Order: sequence, then structure tokens, then C-alpha cells
Amino acid sequence: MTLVEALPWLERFHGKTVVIKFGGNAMVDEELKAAFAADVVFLRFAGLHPVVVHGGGPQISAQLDRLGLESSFTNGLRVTTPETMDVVRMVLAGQVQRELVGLLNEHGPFAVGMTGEDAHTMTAVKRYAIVDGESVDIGLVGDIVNVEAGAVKALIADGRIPVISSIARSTDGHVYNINADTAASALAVALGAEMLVVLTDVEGLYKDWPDSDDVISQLDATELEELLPGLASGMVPKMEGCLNAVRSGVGTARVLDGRVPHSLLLEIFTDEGIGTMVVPDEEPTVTGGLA
Ligand SMILES: Nc1ncnc2c1ncn2[C@@H]1O[C@H](COP(=O)(O)OP(=O)(O)O)[C@@H](O)[C@H]1O
Ligand SMILES: CC(=O)N[C@@H](CCC(=O)OP(=O)(O)O)C(=O)O
Repeated sequence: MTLVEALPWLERFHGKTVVIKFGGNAMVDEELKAAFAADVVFLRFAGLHPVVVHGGGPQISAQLDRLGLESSFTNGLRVTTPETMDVVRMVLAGQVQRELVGLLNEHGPFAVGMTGEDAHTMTAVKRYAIVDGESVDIGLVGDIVNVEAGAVKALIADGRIPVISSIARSTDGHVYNINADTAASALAVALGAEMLVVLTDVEGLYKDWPDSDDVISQLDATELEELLPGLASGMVPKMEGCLNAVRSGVGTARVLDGRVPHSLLLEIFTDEGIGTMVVPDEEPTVTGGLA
């Protein structure tokens, strides 16, 4: 990429908040993790306000395996017993988040880790999975009902990079496991972010997955809504999160291949986008006259 190509994007995104969801599947390679950290710090030095929400599904599964605990998913959500919840919290907040904070802070005193529990940042309610129209109990899985973004905004104002684990407390004191895509989307909305970027282990949203690897490069909210019922597993919370974001004021939501080194910078600062971009529905054009 030529530097001058980046100028219009630097101007456009200066001072804007970008929420980046770093998926556990994109986090498997040491070099890629370091490249991701460098990209996020680059964004900060370029005058954007990056906020990281991280996943860790494969890392949680590996730890459950080591402990000999069974684990299963319903509609892309982990069935979470109280015992599983202890492991989820330990792995996300104690391991994955710490590692990302460490990698970011190799560049300076920027990253501050927290979970949705801190400063009441995220409040959850129990979430049920819907299977064949029936509501199914999947344990301590939560949905976000409120985001108090004050603590995150204070960190941004102080030049820090918040790194947030997708765990949240309910008003009655339960701690819930939140899908990281769902948490990133809720946070992007509450922060009035310009962009939600979801880094995963595929090139973007495939048109006819698993039969073809034709990536949909751009679609609007209504088009995405029509595709949602046909999507499988991990893509469901991701695309629901993108839809929720653009329907609630976030400028664009993008799904990118986290396996491509520096995909974040390529997407934000070059003309040809990579991955899938979800845009809000076009506002109806006002043709004149009184409303
Ligand atoms: N239409 C689709 N396009 C792309 N990937 C899809 C699609 N439907 C299902 N998937 C699956 O969703 C996975 C991504 O979700 P997930 O494994 O939860 O990733 P992450 O850990 O990054 O959140 C892909 O690896 C792919 O197997
Ligand atoms: C409820 C639920 O499924 N929570 C996820 C939280 C981590 C996550 O979302 O990680 P990825 O982004 O890497 O998939 C889980 O337990 O795996």
C-alpha cells in the first residue's frame, strides 16, 4: 500500500472509535497475534480510538478438555454450567486478555484490560437459545441489556487501549458468559463507534458456505437480515452483531480474515476493502416538499 493512499482514510477516521473483535480462532499463531497488536497500536498513533473485545472459544475448549470437562454448543453459543463458567472466566480474563495486554504494551503503556463486570460496563440477562422455534436453556449464557461506557470512554480519553473480555454480571449478581461478537457489537453501539471490525478465521461471509468460498464483499442491513436464518454456527452471532451495530448507529461493520497479517490496516487504510462490509440501509431520499 502506498502511504498517500491512506491519507483520505486517515482524515476520515481521525478521532473516531473503532471496536475490534479479535476472535479466538484468529489468535492461534504467535506472529499473527504480534502483528494484530502492532496494527492496533498503529491505529492509536494514527489518531483513531481502538477498543479491543477479544474471544477465546478454542482456548476455553482446550482448557475444559485438559480438565476433563465436557462442552457443547447450541446455535454457536457454549452451554455454560457453573463449573464451565469458572473456566470461561479464568481463560478469558486470566489468560487471553492478559496475553493481548502484554503484546500491546510492548509498544508503550497503552492497554488496560477489563471485563464487562468492571465499573458495571456491561449488564447481562440470561439468554436462551432458540432451536426449532423452542427456547432451550443453555445455562449461564447472557445477553447484554445495558452498557455503561463511562469507564471505557475515560480510558480512551487518557490515550489508553481498552481490552475487554466478554463476561458480564446481571443485576441479581450472576456472572454470565457472553459471546464475544455480541459483546463487541453492544459496546460499539454504546460508544457510538464509527466501525465494528470482526477478525475471524475465514475471508468474510461466504455466499453459499460450505459449498463455495465466494465472499460477499458488501451488503446492507436488510440484505443481511434476509441471509441470517440460513447461516451456520459461529457466523450467526457474528452477523447478528454486525446487523445490530449498523441498525443502531455504527457506521459500518466488517468481517475480516484475521489469518492475513495486517488485514486490519489494509481494510481501514486502503481503497480496496477485503472481507465483508455491512452498511446501514440507505436512508429514503427526500424528494422535496414538506415531510
Ligand atoms: N456463511 C459463512 N461464511 C463464513 N463462515 C461461516 C459461514 N457459516 C458458518 N461459518 C463458520 O463460522 C466460523 C467462524 O466462527 P467462529 O468459529 O465462531 O470464529 P471466531 O472464533 O473468530 O469467533 C468459520 O470458521 C466457518 O466455519
Ligand atoms: C456464550 C459463548 O459462546 N461464549 C464464548 C465466549 C468466547 C468467544 O466468544 O470466543 P470466540 O469469539 O473465539 O468464539 C465461549 O464460551 O466460547
